[in-house]
Parts: sequence; C-alpha cells; structure tokens
Amino acid sequence: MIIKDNSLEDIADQLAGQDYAITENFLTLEEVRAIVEVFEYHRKEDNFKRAGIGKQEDFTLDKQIRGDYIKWIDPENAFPAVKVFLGKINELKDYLNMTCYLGLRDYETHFAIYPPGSFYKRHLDQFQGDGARRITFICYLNEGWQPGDGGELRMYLKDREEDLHPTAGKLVCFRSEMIEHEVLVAHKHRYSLTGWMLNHPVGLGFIKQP
Ligand SMILES: O=C(O)CCC(=O)C(=O)O
Ligand SMILES: [Fe+2]
Repeated sequence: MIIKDNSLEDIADQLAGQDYAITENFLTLEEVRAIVEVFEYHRKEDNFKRAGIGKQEDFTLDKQIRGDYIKWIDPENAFPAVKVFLGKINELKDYLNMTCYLGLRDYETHFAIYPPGSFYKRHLDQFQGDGARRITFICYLNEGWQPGDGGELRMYLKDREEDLHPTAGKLVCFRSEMIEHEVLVAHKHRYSLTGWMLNHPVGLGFIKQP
C-alpha cells in the first residue's frame, strides 16, 4: 500500500458522487521534484513532440485547439521517480475496480508541457467511436504556481464551471466520457502527467505517440 487508504476511499467517493475527484498532495514535494528532473532531462534530449487531437493528426488544425508538447511513457522503462507515480496510479485503478466496478484493465500516461501562451480548448477525452478511456487523471507538477500564472483546468459541470490551479502534487480524476474541460492559457511553463484508465489492455499503445 503506497497511498494512504483514506485518500483512495476519498477519490472513489468523490468520483461516485460528482464524476470527478480532487486530491491535494497525491505526490509529495520530493516526488514532484524528482519527476520534474525527468522532465528536464527529456526536454534537453528533445524528446517532446507537439500533441495532436485525434488518431489522424492534422497539425494545422491542432494548433488552434491545443498547444502542448507531450511524451508518452513506457512504464517498463520509466525512470524510478516516474515509476513511483505509476505505482500509485495502478493502486488507484485496482481500488476503483474493487469499489466502483469500472472494468478498468490498464492505463496509458504521458508527460505534458504547456509553454507560455498555449492552451487546450474545451473537449471530451474520448476519440469518436472509441469508449476505451474511462477515467482521466492529471497530476500537476508546478511548484510555486500563483493565481495569474494561468493554465487553470476548467471543468464544465452540469450547473457550473470549476477552475483548478495546476499546483504541485495535486491529482484530478474524472469520468472521461462525462466531463468536458479545457486548459486556459498558461503564462508560464506548465508541467503535468496526464493519463487515462482504459477498459482494455494498452498493449503497445504508448507508441501511438504523434
Ligand atoms: O492538463 C490538464 O489540465 C488537462 C489536459 C487535457 O485535457 C488532456 O490532455 O486531454
Ligand atoms: Fe482532456
């Protein structure tokens, strides 16, 4: 057990009650800093690629919709700091299966960087005709993030909108087919780990990298 038991229960309760869950300190500051070092390493190696919006990427169109750079994570070969995060996500997946009967079989994850001026317009996290993504999870890695730095996650709920600051260690999860959301313009580099719990094994899904 790597996650405190009550936070697992809390996430499951929040998801059941409102289709989304917010967890502060899902990662400790030490864990966040170790993952940020991995980001810096991959940035130096130029491993990040412009993200697309569907299976057939059309980058001209994509630019008006999202401006982030991503790198898919191969769990087998991930750095130890990243494996700590993946271990927690795996534990969460197993817990949600036990308690919410979501039929989650696997998950896929990527690093994401939003450079200043970038955003991701309002969308749902499922490709058309593909219901594989059941739960979206996003963990933010931005130490010292201030109101005014932008990059909020805006969730469109039934009766209101909810804006969340992408502060270090916070995990947001939501039902991928239920909650439309967007990333507001970031004014500073914004780092996160984003992924999806799937209803089938990922196989070699991580090489889908655009
Ligand atoms: O980083 C975020 O807050 C959301 C990212 C997102 O919506 C996505 O990658 O699909
Ligand atoms: Fe999304």
